Amino acid sequence: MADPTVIADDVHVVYKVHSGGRKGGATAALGRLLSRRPGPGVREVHAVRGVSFTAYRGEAIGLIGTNGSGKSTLLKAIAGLQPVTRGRVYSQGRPSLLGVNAALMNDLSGERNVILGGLAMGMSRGQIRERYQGIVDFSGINEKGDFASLPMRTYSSGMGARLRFSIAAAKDHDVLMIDEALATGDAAFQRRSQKRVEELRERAGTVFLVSHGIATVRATCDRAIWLESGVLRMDGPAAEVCDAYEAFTRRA
Ligand SMILES: Nc1ncnc2c1ncn2[C@@H]1O[C@H](COP(=O)(O)OP(=O)(O)OP(=O)(O)O)[C@@H](O)[C@H]1O
Repeated sequence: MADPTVIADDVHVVYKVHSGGRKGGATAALGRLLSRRPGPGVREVHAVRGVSFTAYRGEAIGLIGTNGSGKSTLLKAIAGLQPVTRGRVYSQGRPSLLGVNAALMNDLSGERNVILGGLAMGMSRGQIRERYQGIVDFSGINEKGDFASLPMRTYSSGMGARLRFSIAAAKDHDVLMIDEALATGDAAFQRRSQKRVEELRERAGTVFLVSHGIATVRATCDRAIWLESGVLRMDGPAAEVCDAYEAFTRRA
């Protein structure tokens, strides 16, 4: 029997955007609170609309769709970082959205950030010490000098993304979600990270990958979910879904 890791059941996410406007009086505000109607100047963006799917252990699922179609929002909802407005997300273990994005600090050195990121993912100091060199080597940040001892703000955006991916990939995750990270590295790093995603899959986790690079999804994922305007358009084998998506973007 296949082992489900994430179940999304009719998930909706609505963002409330405050765009200024008149504030109105306290009575009007109380009226809005009681009626649960958004006030003037509050706009709603319905970013994810009734998405349902079940992900299984061992799958690598690519999330594709045009800009603003709701991919990142759906990942954040699965990771529990974005409350769902309606519907439910059930998950086994704690899904990590590339683990450590929020925890890393630009003013600290790469070395300190590896420790911080490892702790944020629940690794012990001993485990971090053991894997430290592997993480730095994998990221390749030291290929052009001793960057691990420099603050992260001195890194190029590609170097920062590579280090984040390396920290996140150092741990085996029940559910690992990667947002665009594979697209940032150079060719050698992309090969290394594809291999690592394969390993993570073999160790029985589920990997979600958000990417604009359809080639990356074809190479790394066996299944793809295509979102358009927050609606699930297609869910199936990566090759089929990518073909349909590419035909759609050619027509658009
Ligand atoms: N914090 C936010 N507040 C309000 N609206 C938001 C917020 N984040 C995203 N949105 C809106 O939600 C919709 C979906 O955005 P999301 O970032 O999930 O799309 P995406 O498919 O990941 O886009 P991209 O491919 O450009 O990264 C868009 O209309 C966007 O403007």
